[in-house]
Amino acid sequence: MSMLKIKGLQKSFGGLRAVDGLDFEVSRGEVVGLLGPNGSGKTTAMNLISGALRPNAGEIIFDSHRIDCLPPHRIARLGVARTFQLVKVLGSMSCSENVQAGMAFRPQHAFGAAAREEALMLLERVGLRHRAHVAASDLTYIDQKRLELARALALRPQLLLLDEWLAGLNPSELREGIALILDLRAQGLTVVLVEHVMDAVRALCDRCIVMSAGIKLAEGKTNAVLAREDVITAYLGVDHA
Ligand SMILES: Nc1ncnc2c1ncn2[C@@H]1O[C@H](COP(=O)(O)OP(=O)(O)OP(=O)(O)O)[C@@H](O)[C@H]1O
Repeated sequence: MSMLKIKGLQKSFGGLRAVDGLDFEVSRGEVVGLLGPNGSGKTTAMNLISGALRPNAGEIIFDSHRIDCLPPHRIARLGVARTFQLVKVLGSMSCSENVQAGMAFRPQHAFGAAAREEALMLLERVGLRHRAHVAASDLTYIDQKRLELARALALRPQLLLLDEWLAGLNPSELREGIALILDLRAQGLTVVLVEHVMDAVRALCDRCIVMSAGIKLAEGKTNAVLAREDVITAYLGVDHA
């Protein structure tokens, strides 16, 4: 039984079809990579799933709810959390407050000491406990990404959407980041991740969907998909040989 079903999804910006009839499904507990060259429509697809954008056509069904017509906060409340390609933290608030803000979007709010305690636990999980009282704007970019993940987890999501969460990490941070996502996977979280770091895709994703110019070019087991000639050509161009 699929947790997420996407059928005939379409989104245009003026004359440009950024997502053009996309279909795919994600089962509970899977980690699925959404891949493709720059401009192929991956972030637009993530924005459609999280409700930041409304599709022109198609359906998105999450856990048997039709969500393509819902605003982002209602989708969040159903259990869909996300991080952003360009990090969006609440700069003047502390790390702890940022994480507590995430709790406000779940059905069971936490308040006061319980919320602060839970925030510390989540910050610990992403390696930021020691920075709990620092303003988010004072963090490095990478630490802001960690904070965004802690805020997303504060929602206690069933489905986590990660938009290039591992981009820009150095090799040891990348190893830690992959281990963190593997840990989430081991706990049964369902994840869709947009990622250009192929070592991470191979380490994390059971399956991949590859987009090109808004359409689904390929779908299947990660190693098989990444070995396909048409996928390599889409990434590297026709002269790659
Ligand atoms: N708000 C917008 N208004 C106009 N065009 C947009 C908008 N958002 C995205 N696009 C265009 O839609 C296409 C798909 O963009 P999108 O960001 O979804 O691609 P992507 O696969 O995520 O790329 P990248 O890997 O570079 O992040 C691109 O041509 C982009 O310029």
